[in-house]
Amino acid sequence: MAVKYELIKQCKQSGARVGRVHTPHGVIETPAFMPVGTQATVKTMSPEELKAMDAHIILSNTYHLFLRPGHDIVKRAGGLHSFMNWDRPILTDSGGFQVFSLSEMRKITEEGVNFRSHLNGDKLFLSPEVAMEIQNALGSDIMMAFDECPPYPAEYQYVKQSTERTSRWAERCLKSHARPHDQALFAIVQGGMHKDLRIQSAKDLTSMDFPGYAIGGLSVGEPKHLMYEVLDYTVPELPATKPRYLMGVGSPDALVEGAIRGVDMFDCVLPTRIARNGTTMTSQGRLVIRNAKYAEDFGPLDPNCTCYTCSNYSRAYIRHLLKADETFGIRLTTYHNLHFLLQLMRDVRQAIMDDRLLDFRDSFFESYGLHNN
Ligand SMILES: COC(=O)c1ccc(CCNc2nc3cc4nc(N)[nH]c(=O)c4cc3[nH]2)cc1
Ligand SMILES: [Zn+2]
Repeated sequence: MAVKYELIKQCKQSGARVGRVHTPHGVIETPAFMPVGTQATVKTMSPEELKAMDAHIILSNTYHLFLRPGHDIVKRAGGLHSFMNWDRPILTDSGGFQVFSLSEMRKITEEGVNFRSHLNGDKLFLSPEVAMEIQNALGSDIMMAFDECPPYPAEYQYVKQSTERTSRWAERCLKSHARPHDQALFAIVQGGMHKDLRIQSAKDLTSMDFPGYAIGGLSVGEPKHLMYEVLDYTVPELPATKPRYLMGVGSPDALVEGAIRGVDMFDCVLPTRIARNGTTMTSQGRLVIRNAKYAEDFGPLDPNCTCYTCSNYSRAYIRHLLKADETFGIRLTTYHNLHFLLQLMRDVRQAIMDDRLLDFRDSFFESYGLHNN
């Protein structure tokens, strides 16, 4: 079997659990954060640096690699692992979400999605079958089913039609799955912010028996409390013996709240994207290093962090690099932000093992400057 979930410990005070996801390219300890490497690179990081911070898995994107350089080139390079020199697990998103967030002129039919490339305007087509062919060529360990992520807000009827089509598309993905022993196909639960549609979507998909389930359609602009509410009634509909992946999440607080609700895997561009404009996540909350007050601050970015950035460079130096538009500055903030979230997940796993996750949440939120919502 391409992916097997091993439950290590169920938290007594919440839905949280520590587990291991076994894949052909290694083990992922969960709850886990996946650094995002959209175009076959986690921006400015080398595979060696990602290993140094102990990232177990990274995410890449079907949509982007389909457009450029083309999945046939990646296939001829030996697949995504050899193309990008990453020998640990890779998860690829299926392209549904990216078509909607990036491309112009799109038309959705039962068959699939017609759209224009956001790069050169070429007329292109994605469908369950094409998305599976692309991910098969990329050779990712975990593939995502081709789905539609409804916008937020959206009419109930639209979400209902779209969610039912996503279930039909999931079945078409299963049918066109070429190498189920080498690659695991995860289904994506939709249903918007509607309990009945979420439960129906989960029932449709779990009846088809996938090796893992993602919760899609969230982190699309809804208030956080609404996302947590959807998780409260959706996660219990998913089998406890399989990984649960919350797509596009997220911020430190959302990772902790998601883990408490039983989510095992997360991904988000947040840490890498905000790093590029000099915003960092520290144990005392967000810190915008470009701020003039750090011009002569010769201490580390985060005094409680042991990462490469915080062990070797000062706030003053990193601020100087960013102000001087020196790429090394972005590398240092990116390294720290990724390490911060990976470390947060290590701390969450340890808190679950010690049966003190809710206390951990309270103290983390207090020091990070978040009020318990
Ligand atoms: C500075 O921070 C940022 O720029 C930034 C940008 C986007 C997000 C949100 C990302 N949210 C999100 N990604 C997603 C990816 C998804 N993929 C599929 N196939 N289906 C989904 O249903 C789906 C939902 C998502 N929601 C979060 C942060
Ligand atoms: Zn650091």
